[in-house]
Order: sequence, then structure tokens, then C-alpha cells
Amino acid sequence: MRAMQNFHPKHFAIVPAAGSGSRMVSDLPKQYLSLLDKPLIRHALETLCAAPEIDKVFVVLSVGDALWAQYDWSDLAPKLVPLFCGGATRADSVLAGLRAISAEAAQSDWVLVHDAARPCLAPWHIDRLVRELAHDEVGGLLAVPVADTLKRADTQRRVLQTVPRDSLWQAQTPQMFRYVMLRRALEGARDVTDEASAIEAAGLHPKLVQGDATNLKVTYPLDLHLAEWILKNREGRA
Ligand SMILES: Nc1ccn([C@@H]2O[C@H](COP(=O)(O)OP(=O)(O)OP(=O)(O)O)[C@@H](O)[C@H]2O)c(=O)n1
Ligand SMILES: C[C@](O)(CO)[C@H](O)COP(=O)(O)O
Repeated sequence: MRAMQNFHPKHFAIVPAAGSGSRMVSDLPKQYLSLLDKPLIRHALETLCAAPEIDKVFVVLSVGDALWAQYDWSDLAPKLVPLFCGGATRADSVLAGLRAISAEAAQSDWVLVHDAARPCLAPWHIDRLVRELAHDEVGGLLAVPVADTLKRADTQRRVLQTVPRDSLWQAQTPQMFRYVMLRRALEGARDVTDEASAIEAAGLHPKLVQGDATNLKVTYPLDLHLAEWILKNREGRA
């Protein structure tokens, strides 16, 4: 890790892409499914590589990933760097990525973690996140306020209660934290599904930066169609 004092921090993107996409129920891991004639993962990687705020983009692939090499990524080099060090969970993959870049990242550099499975990331999402968090002591994440009425269910899927939705937000990515803070938080965290949870477990309060619903995560087959529609119909700001 480079020294702590850093008045012009760099911004590194880490893109965890070592999942199997089990909920997608497809032959290929979902990051390689075709979306508008490109592997799904390419959409977010192109957006991140084109972002002037971001210095380098590291994509974390599973150790035995044999699909990456089947595509041409040369137009995104040298900004895009693959790391074949993914782990058993998303958090393990992100932590492995952080460890792999330790020689390059200074403690106070920013890391933006973005799911490979969110192909509709737009330049203005990155721009807003980076601008709003530039002077933040903790960091934060893109998120959207919950819009629906929320129900808690019992095991028979009967409603136990209506949960007040005031102050509830849906977490998205990118999630942006200082290198050393994020690494320490993930090293101490158990069973977290996002970076912010690890930071919260360390007693800190990440900032919510309002995003929008177009930055959806492709989780189920229907999401692939929604993502295609969003990308096809996007003109400037959504
Ligand atoms: N061991 C893992 C698991 C997930 N991810 C990545 O984390 C992101 C978000 O995870 P999710 O949508 O849950 O992807 P999968 O784990 O692939 O999907 P599923 O849970 O349906 O198997 C994805 O880009 C995925 O590739 C990862 O890098 N390493
Ligand atoms: C990080 C995340 O995208 C925030 O919504 C999400 O938690 C990752 O999804 P997973 O299915 O829990 O891996």
C-alpha cells in the first residue's frame, strides 16, 4: 500500500465478476450473456473505462475463468486490467481484488466497487457519486428510495406486518470508499452482501447518493430484457 498522505487521491474501479449467476438459470455465467450483441459485463466496463474520473478499472474474475479470453478487450486496455482471483462470495471477490492492487493503491485512494451484473451504469451515475462524496469522510453508495409499500411475511407467505418504508433505500453500486477503510472493513466483516454493510459493521455511516432505477442488477431472466430496453432507449439522461 502506498503512503497515507495523498492530496489528489486516485479513483480505482473494482468490478466483481466471479459469480455463477445461479438465479439467472442459464448455460453461461450471466456476466457473459449477450446483451445488445456484447457480453453483458462489457457495458459497465466500457462506461467505467470512459469515465474521466476513474484512473483504472480492475475486473475480478474467477480463478478458472476460461470465457474472458474468448473476447477482445484490447480497446479498453491499458485502463482495464483483469484479475483472476475471485472468491466464494461477492465480498471475498472484492477483498481479493483489493489485496491484488495493494502495490498500486494508496491508503486514501478511492475505490468504486461496481457489480458486473449492473450493465446500465451511466456516466452521470459515476459523476454524481464522485462529486457528492469527494470530501466525505466515510464514502457512500448509489441508492434509490423504496417506492412500494413493504410487507413482512411469515413462512406461509401471509403478511405479518406492513413495514414503514420511510427512510428505506435500495442499495445499488458503485459503492465508493477509501482503499484502506474498505479493505479493513471487509477483512473484519462476515456475511455482507455489499461494501456499505462492511463499513456499517465497522461503526461508520456511509452516505446515500440518490441514483435511479435504470441502474438495475440483472438477477433474473426478465432483468435482461429490462436492461436491453433501458440501454436501447437511453438518450442522455434517463
Ligand atoms: N463469488 C462471487 C459472487 C458474485 N460476484 C459478483 O457480484 C456481483 C453481484 O452478485 P450477484 O448478482 O448475486 O451475482 P451472482 O452471484 O453471479 O448471481 P446468483 O446469486 O444468482 O448466483 C456480480 O457481478 C457477480 O459476478 C463475484 O464477483 N464473486
Ligand atoms: C451490492 C448489491 O448490488 C447491492 O444491491 C447487491 O447486494 C449484490 O447482490 P447479491 O445478490 O447479494 O450478491
